[in-house]
Amino acid sequence: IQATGPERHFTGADLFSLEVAADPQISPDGSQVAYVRRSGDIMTDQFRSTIWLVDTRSSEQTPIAAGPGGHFSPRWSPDGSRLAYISSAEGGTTQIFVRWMESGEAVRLTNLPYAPGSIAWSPDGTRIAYSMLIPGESAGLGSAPDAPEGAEWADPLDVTTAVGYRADGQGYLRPGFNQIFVVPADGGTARQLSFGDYHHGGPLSWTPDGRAILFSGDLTPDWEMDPVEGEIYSLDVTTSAITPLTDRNGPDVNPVVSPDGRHIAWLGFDDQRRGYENVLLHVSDSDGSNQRVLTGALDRSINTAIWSANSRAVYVSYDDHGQTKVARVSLSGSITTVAEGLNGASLDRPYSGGSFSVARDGTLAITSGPATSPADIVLVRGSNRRQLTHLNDDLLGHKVMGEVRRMETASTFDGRPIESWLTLPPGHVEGQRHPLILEIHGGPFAAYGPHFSTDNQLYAAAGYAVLSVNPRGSTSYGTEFANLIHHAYPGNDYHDLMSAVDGVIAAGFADPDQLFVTGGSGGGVLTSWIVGNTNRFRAAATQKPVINWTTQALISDIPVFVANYWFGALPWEDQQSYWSRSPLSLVGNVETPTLVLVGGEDERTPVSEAEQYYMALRMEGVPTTLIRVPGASHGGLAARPSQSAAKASAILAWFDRYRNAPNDIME
Ligand SMILES: CSCC[C@H](NC(C)=O)C(=O)N[C@@H](C)C(=O)N[C@@H](CO)C(=O)O
Repeated sequence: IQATGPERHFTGADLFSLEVAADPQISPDGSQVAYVRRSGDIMTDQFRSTIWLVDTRSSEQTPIAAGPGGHFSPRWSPDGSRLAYISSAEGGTTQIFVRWMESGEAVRLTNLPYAPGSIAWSPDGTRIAYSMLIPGESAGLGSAPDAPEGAEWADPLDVTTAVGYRADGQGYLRPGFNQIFVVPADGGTARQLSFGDYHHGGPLSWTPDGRAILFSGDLTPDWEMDPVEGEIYSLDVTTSAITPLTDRNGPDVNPVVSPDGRHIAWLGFDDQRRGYENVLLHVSDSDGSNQRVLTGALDRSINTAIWSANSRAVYVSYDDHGQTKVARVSLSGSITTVAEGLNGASLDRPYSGGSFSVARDGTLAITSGPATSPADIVLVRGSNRRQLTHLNDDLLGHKVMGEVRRMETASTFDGRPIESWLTLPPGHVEGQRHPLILEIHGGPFAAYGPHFSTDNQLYAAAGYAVLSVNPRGSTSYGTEFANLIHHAYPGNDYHDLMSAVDGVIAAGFADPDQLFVTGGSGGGVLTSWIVGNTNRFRAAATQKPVINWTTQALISDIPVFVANYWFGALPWEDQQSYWSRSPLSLVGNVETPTLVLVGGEDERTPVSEAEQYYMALRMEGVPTTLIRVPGASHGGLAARPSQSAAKASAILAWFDRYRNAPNDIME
């Protein structure tokens, strides 16, 4: 059929035209913002990262690194005359580049064998510190016979003794440790500063005299079995001597030295082996003494900390009711919100997030945008906000997007307010009821909010209303609300989700006979849990779920964390809890047609979780289909635009099959 006009609704093909702004770095004088622009590319089926500069007065944009390859992590030199970044512009391994802003000349600074990260300028602008993984030896055991000359034999045995031998997005890890290096900022030889069989983690922060670099890590022999632990260390740039600055039981990470060198700020908490803790902003004197918490009264988790130029306050970002905000925290602990409405770079689902930076005069560059468009760069000066980029106006300005409305319902379990956001089909008319998709977030300690989501917009364009709920356990509502699911997940969150659905039905938006449910990861757990508890949904799609906590605790890339923090016992010590909280325990109840979908390279909730559920549903005679997304990790399930669009299309095709089925088929 010939199209008779432009397509006004959001389509899967539109994913290739989306762009999103990330990692905004405002220059020290506030005149320019360097940022990462991620753009869909239909020929490579990827989101490509380039670096652009936007003038804060004229909004004029200049490309900094936009040619072949990927370009990211722009970082201003302290005087703003140069910009360092990481790039694969010359092919092969990513390298550190520096651009001299006045001349516009950019040079490759390094010739590294492995990818650098966590780049940090020394305060005098003469050196750049970075971290890099240095491969170690595989644990050997026995040997193969000697191969004859010219023979082509199989790869040698892969022998490991590591606990963390796999990681989502990386697969099976090669042995090695993250080390810290320094390279002259005008070219020269890089020098390794840290050594030993421990990870020395970024971000890195120099002391103002350039003599030491602060980093975090766990340099104790037990580090592998304690995935949460971390301390702040000071590394002497001349002697490589390491001095610990913190020593409590709990993570101490992200150290930042104040510009005057008198204080250190960092993030962390006392480890109580609970599923969730607020990450708190700490400060101490420069030698680690006089440690104190500055955000204890906020009851929110701190994501990022950046010192003000006068060293009197720390700018932090935190999530509150699904929204990401920036606050200025003074050394006396007073907290003033200075920016709201940040948006992150995740495109497929409406997770809260976002990033920011601060100029010398306190001007902020943030990533922000409405729920109907991906994040742009916004400048915030006091109460003035100015949008500097409009990356998607060319595409979305010509589309009718699904409107997003905030909802709130009391949970039938205990009356607690449960917040959610409803995406309505474009062209919604007041009083009209729609088929409803309940779309559940993962984590489970994470939060949805009024943020752009390609999944939700594609479902809405197909005529569904989509409900994004923050049930108990969600972050951004404080420690008590999050820990309502401590050692009890899944559980009463079920009632919160069903209450939110009933709230939308009561408000007249949803057709009670046309309910559908989906969700990814922790949201896949709850999707499978829901169909094990009720037949109210016509069809379900469980994405990258955990189905059996015993196998999850042994096969995923977070085994010790799952066992110690989400259960408090090993699977064979408390099989009753592991089994009764596994959706597999309820599979005998399931009658809802349930699609099962997983990334083929998922190491977080491994493919075998989805496969167990698919086979169990088949054995029970429940209508099901298994979809594997080739090459996709857990975090990268929607990384390729074609797969993201095809995934939403498959879920819609599954739901449409049962949406249009006569009622007697459903009974
Ligand atoms: C120490 S890792 C804690 C688990 C981790 N949590 C978050 C917030 O990412 C995680 O990966 N959980 C997965 C089981 C999960 O539900 N992931 C979510 C959120 O990232 C997803 O949608 O993929």
